[in-house]
Parts: sequence; C-alpha cells; structure tokens
Amino acid sequence: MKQRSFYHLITPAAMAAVDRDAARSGIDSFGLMQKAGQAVCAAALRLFPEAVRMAVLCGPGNNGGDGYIAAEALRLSGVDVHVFHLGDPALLKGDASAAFLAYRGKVRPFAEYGPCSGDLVIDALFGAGLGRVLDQPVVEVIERINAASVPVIAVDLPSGLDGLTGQPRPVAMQACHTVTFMARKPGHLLMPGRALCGTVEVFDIGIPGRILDAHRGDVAINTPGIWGGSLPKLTGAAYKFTRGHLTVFSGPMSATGAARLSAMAGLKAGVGLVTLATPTEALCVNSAQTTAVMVKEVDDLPALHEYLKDKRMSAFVLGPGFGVGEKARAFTLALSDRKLVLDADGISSFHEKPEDLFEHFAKNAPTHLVMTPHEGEFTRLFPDLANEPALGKVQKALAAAKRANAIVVYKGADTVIASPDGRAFINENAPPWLATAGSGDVLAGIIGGLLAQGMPAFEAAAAGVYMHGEAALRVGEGLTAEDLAAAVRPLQMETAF
Ligand SMILES: NC(=O)C1=CN([C@@H]2O[C@H](COP(=O)(O)OP(=O)(O)OC[C@H]3O[C@@H](n4cnc5c(N)ncnc54)[C@H](OP(=O)(O)O)[C@@H]3O)[C@@H](O)[C@H]2O)[C@@H](O)CC1
Ligand SMILES: Nc1ncnc2c1ncn2[C@@H]1O[C@H](COP(=O)(O)OP(=O)(O)O)[C@@H](O)[C@H]1O
Ligand SMILES: [K+]
Repeated sequence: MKQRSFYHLITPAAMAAVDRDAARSGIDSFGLMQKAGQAVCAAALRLFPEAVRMAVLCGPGNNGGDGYIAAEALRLSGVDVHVFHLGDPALLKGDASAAFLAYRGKVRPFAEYGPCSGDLVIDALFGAGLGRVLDQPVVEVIERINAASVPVIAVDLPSGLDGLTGQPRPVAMQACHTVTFMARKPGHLLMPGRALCGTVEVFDIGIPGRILDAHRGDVAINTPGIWGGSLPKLTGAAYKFTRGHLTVFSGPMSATGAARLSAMAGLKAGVGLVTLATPTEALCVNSAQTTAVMVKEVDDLPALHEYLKDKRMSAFVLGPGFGVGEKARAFTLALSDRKLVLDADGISSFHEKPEDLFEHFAKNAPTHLVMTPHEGEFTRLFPDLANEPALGKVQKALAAAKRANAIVVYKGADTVIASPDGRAFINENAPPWLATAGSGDVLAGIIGGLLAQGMPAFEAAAAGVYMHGEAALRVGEGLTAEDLAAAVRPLQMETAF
C-alpha cells in the first residue's frame, strides 16, 4: 500500500523534478517563487521584528530568486533592506531574473557584505541546486557570518548544506530558522544538517500532492503513521505465550547489567516472557537481580543448541555486555535462522571477518536480522562505507543493509533505519539525554521484544527506535538507562495514527 506523502522526504533531485512537472502541468512557476519569497518575508517579520536591518544575500539560481521576492516584500513592509548579490545579476535566468527585476531597491555585490550587530541575514545563496563545493570567497563570508553570530533565516536550506546528505560542502551557514517548501529534505533531518537548520518551517506553496507523490522516494521520517498497522495487537484472549518469548544473552560475571537492561526493556515493550540466558559463572548475580525476567544457564554451543530446541523461543538479543570473541561469533551463527537483534559486542566480534556474518544470514528472505551499530561499530563492520565521504548516512545504512542482508539501525542523534529492499527511515524524536551509557542496550531489548511479538524486522526496528525516543522524552533530562528501561511502554494504537 502506498503511504501518505507527508511522511516522505523529497531529495533535492526529486524536488527539481517536482518543479519541472509543476511547470509542465501549467502551474505558474513564478507564482510558486512569489509564494516562497513571501513566506520567507513573513517568517522574518514574525521572528525578528526588532532587526535593525535585514541583509538579503541572493545567489545565482532560483534560491536567489526567492531572496529577491522576499526582499521586495520586506521593503514594502518598511524594513531597512540591503540586498547583496553573488555573481552578475544580468546572468540570472527565468523566474530568478524576473524576481530580480521585481525588486525595486538597491543591490550591492556580495563581497561588500559584512555582518553588523542588529542585522538579520536572509540566506538565499544556494538551496536545492547546490551542485559542488563552495568557492573559497563564499566560504570565507559564511565563516565570517557564523563567527559574528548574527541571526540567519535560511531559504530552503542553509547555504553550503547538501540537502541529500546533511553534510556541509565544506561549510554551511548556521541558521536559526529555515523556511522550506512543500516537504523536508533528508538534509534537514540528518546531522549536522539538522543543527545547522535551526527550526524548520515547511511552507505549502501550492504544488499538488499528486506531483510530489510521483517523485517521492523510499526515504521517510520515522513515524507511527507508516508502521503503526504492524504493531503487536493485544486482544482479550491473550496469553503470555501468545505474546512471544524473548531471550537475551548475558555476558560474564563482571558484565551482566547490559543484558538485564535489554531484558527489562523487552518485557516493557510487551513481550510475554523474557529469559536471560546466562553463563553459570553469572547465574547468581543475574538471579539475584531479576524478578519478572527468568534466568537460564546457557554456557556453550551445545547448551545453546539444546535451548533452541524449544521453538517457542521467538526472538533473541545478543551483544550487550556479551564480550567480543569466538563465543559471540559461534552463538550468532547458530542463530542465523532465528529472529535476532545483534548489538554491541555481537557486532564487534565480526570486525576481522564481517563476511562470515554476512554469508550466514544471506539467504533469509525477508531478513529477520536487525543490527544496531553506533558509529564506531558501524565503522568496524563496514569500514569502506563509513569512510566514503560522498555518501550520506542514509546511503551508508542502505548499502550496509544490502551487503549484510539485515535491517541496519545506524544509531546516533539522527538514527537511520535501513532495509535491504531500499527503504529507509530517519528518526527525529530522540532527545540528546539518550547519550548515556546503556541506552543502546535498552533499544536492542525493545526491538527484540517487538520481533518476539511477531512484528516484521524493518517495522520492529523502526517502531523500537521510536518507542525508545518516546520513553526518553517521558523520563526527561538526567535519565539513566535504568530509568529508560522502566519507562518503555507499548505504543497505543490511538496514538499510532
Ligand atoms: N522546487 C520548487 O518547486 C521551487 C523551488 N524554489 C527555490 O528554488 C531553489 C532551487 O533553485 P535552483 O535549482 O536554481 O538551485 P539554487 O539552489 O538556486 O542553486 C543553483 C545555482 O547555483 C549555482 N551553483 C550551485 N552550486 C554552486 C557552488 N558550489 N558554487 C557556486 N555556484 C553554485 C548553479 O550554477 P551552475 O551549477 O548552473 O553553474 C546555479 O546557478 C530552491 O532551493 C528553492 O529556494 C522556489 O522558488 C519555489 C519553487
Ligand atoms: N545526541 C543524541 N540525541 C539523541 N539520541 C542519541 C544521542 N546520542 C545517542 N543517542 C541514542 O542513544 C543510544 C546510545 O546507544 P549506544 O551508543 O549503543 O550506547 P550504549 O552502548 O552505552 O548503550 C542510541 O539509540 C542513540 O541513537
Ligand atoms: K539558502
């Protein structure tokens, strides 16, 4: 089923196609530019009524065109507007040229702009059409503006920011507010782009939804509206065994806490039973610190095979605190036909020969392996992808997912959830106080809990990341991983749509 377009992100290339198709279908493209420029003017007046002067920096394309429209609207509102143009305005084409001609104030060359106290900068240098790295003179002016800390409203994207990858090329304007049109682009959500945009306002300039839908890709914002229908359903006839059985593998005596965090989070995510599979040496410590979570000794591979004979064991989490090495590799490979969340040490154990992991999981269709690497773990398993500067986080996660035949949850402030089939979500509900030891263990447990309840792997991973963010928001700043695990709750269907 096709999803509703407003969850989808539009890449800069797709936006250019949208623009073209809108013009082909008879929509007045200059009218679109006028609405865009007027929205920028409205934002400036609304957010910075106290600005002493407004400096509008206009580039050589349609982003600059939006700037000229905004400048004229501001001038008519009585604002002290100063327009600075990059390049020769005589070379402007089409709508941008018309917008320039419609501006009745004075313009000055870009090089003459110097930030002054009381300025508001309207950044209309480059938007979706940024096609290469910025020239040095532009880099220098952007650095000067950023250093001066004058407020900046960006038109569509902060100039220098790549709308596809969220990376600066090589620097980008630091905006406090960005006005974009019709839909956000991946670069508005991915770091550091998200931080460079400030608040993002999506303004509807009137392009019909059918044209946007025709060009939307497979990258969307991670929202319940997309996967809410796959969430586990709790009926009155439920019994604990109908709600799945999650197994979390514990590490040795000195490293058991991480697995217990995962186990508790799995239980709180709604799974019927959770067993902590523990080495005998850690049996006492695990037994002493668990109540609803059950404990079972599983020391070695033969013991694991014996344990796996019980087919009611519906999903597994391996990695948190487990220890890196041969045991982790052997256990992981023994689970290749089961639903598995591979996290932390489970991932790092394949550092030297990632192909061993990939080969064992290659045949599963659809995949039931979810890997949850943070930046360091991702780099250990996919060094070539991690170090490829031309790729953004979404492209890296997608390439890794394809290579590993796994759902890849590439964690961070801008966690990306990618599937081997080419779909990807970018998460945006996670607060920064999740950056604390053990919060990743909680995430692995939530995803394991959803897998155990029968959710397909991609949806389970996406819903798990979202529920993790929601739990962190419920706890608030000062959160510890224990608080986080305790705050996990199944997502209610009423809030899912
Ligand atoms: N989508 C829509 O429906 C609507 C879109 N609208 C607006 O249009 C914007 C997109 O406009 P756009 O395509 O003209 O691109 P834009 O960002 O102005 O840059 C292109 C220019 O910059 C140049 N250039 C590129 N990189 C460079 C570099 N590093 N250093 C130097 N130069 C560089 C490039 O030169 P060229 O590569 O051709 O040599 C070209 O001249 C979009 O962001 C939104 O604001 C609205 O009007 C409402 C309707
Ligand atoms: N600045 C941040 N903003 C939002 N979420 C974050 C931030 N930093 C980390 N996170 C999230 O916190 C979790 C940390 O996981 P991880 O790095 O594995 O930590 P640990 O190994 O200590 O459990 C991940 O889900 C990650 O996405
Ligand atoms: K811009």
